[in-house]
Amino acid sequence: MSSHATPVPMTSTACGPLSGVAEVPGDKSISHRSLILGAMCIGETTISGLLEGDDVLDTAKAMQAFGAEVTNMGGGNWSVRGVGVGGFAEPDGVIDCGNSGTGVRLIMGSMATSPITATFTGDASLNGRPMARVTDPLALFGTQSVGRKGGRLPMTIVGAADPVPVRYTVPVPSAQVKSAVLLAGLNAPGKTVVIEAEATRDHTERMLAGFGAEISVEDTDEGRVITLTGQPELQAQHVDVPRDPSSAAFPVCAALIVPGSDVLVPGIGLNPTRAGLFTTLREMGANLTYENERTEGGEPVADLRAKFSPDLKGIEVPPARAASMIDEYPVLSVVAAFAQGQTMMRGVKELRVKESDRIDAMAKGLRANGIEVDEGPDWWAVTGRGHGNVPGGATCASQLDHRIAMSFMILGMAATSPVSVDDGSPITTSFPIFEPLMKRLGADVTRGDA
Ligand SMILES: O=C(O)C1=C[C@@H](OP(=O)(O)O)[C@@H](O)[C@H](O)C1
Ligand SMILES: C=C(OP(=O)(O)O)C(=O)O
Repeated sequence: MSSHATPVPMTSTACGPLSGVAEVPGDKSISHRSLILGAMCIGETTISGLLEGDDVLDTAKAMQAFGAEVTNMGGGNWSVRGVGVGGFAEPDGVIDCGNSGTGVRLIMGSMATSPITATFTGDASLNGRPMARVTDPLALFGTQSVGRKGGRLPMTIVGAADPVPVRYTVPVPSAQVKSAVLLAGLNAPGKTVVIEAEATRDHTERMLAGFGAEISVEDTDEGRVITLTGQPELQAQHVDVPRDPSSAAFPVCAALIVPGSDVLVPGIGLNPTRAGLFTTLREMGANLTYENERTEGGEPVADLRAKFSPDLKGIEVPPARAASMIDEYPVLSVVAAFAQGQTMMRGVKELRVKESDRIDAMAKGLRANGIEVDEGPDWWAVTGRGHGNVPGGATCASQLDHRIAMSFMILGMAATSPVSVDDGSPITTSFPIFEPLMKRLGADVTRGDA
């Protein structure tokens, strides 16, 4: 198991208005995919705006272990000299994906149809997460896997020497599973078909097309049917990674709940498969506007302006929207605490198998800070107390989960008493500049317990 850094307790205390420009880092999903697809091309892929968080850096190391040449050119610019589809070498050592579900699942897919063997591990959080959801469909290609009980890491994957293409209906709404199957399909002859009943983030499909693969997507009664022709020669590209809407969520939500705030978060991708939180916040009465709406690299992009929103109200979040805001429920539950009335979130059982059981982690921490939370296997509900009435005052367990740690830091910015987390170190997996960025806006975030 990979080691975990020394715990870093952090405390957030109510602050004056947040103001200024919050330039959040590059999109984590697109950063992982840029490195992996770059490694599967012949030639040099250049990447600008890569997220230099631990999750993505672990994927960069993994691509090197499989034979690609990955170079940090400085300033968020990276170069990947790929080995081509089917060109991965067998790694000498164990592949450590740290805290990253996306990293391990996509990399397993990308090597699963090459005649090589690799062993994967991660930190205590990742080693507790389910991998059968990926190894089951990979077995259809002819891939073998041996892991711990319950399909957990550490796990060894024996790539299929003579892969066959597959047709697979993804049983859970998961872009990681969909992507693992598509990446495995790259080195299988013929057409691999993946069907998803609910649309999940579509970066893999878009990027595969951008890298020159033959891929089509059709909306049918069964759902989205994605057809990929195997064994293409992927074309090395330049990828300009847009800023991450999942990171933008934190300064946006903080501005909505801290009185007097006015924060601009520029250049955020509003791909409909990612932007569900912003729609939800607007339905709750958030003063959140899109400025300078434009298209960049084929994706809708806008500058988000978030202002203190005195009249937030609880709503029922449509379950059909869950996939488009799956990583944003923890911070949404914090905003819901400052709204009037109940916010009901249904169709969210996937939250229980993230870096932590996110419903459990948030419910425990919110309750300790004076907020009523009800929950069931697939739903939870937060009863808001309105602005000025959220007690705070507790230390919450972040459970090796960056989104939990950051969400409680946002809670402390507007609660009556300071809010602490036992360990903020996981924040570096996705948003390494969270602390200085929030401080520059005016937040009072410090290292140590209250
Ligand atoms: O494909 C991706 O980049 C991701 C997919 C989602 O996970 P699931 O596929 O498990 O829903 C999301 O939670 C994760 O942060 C990133
Ligand atoms: C769920 C997340 O990431 P991953 O699954 O890649 O660990 C996340 O970033 O919120």
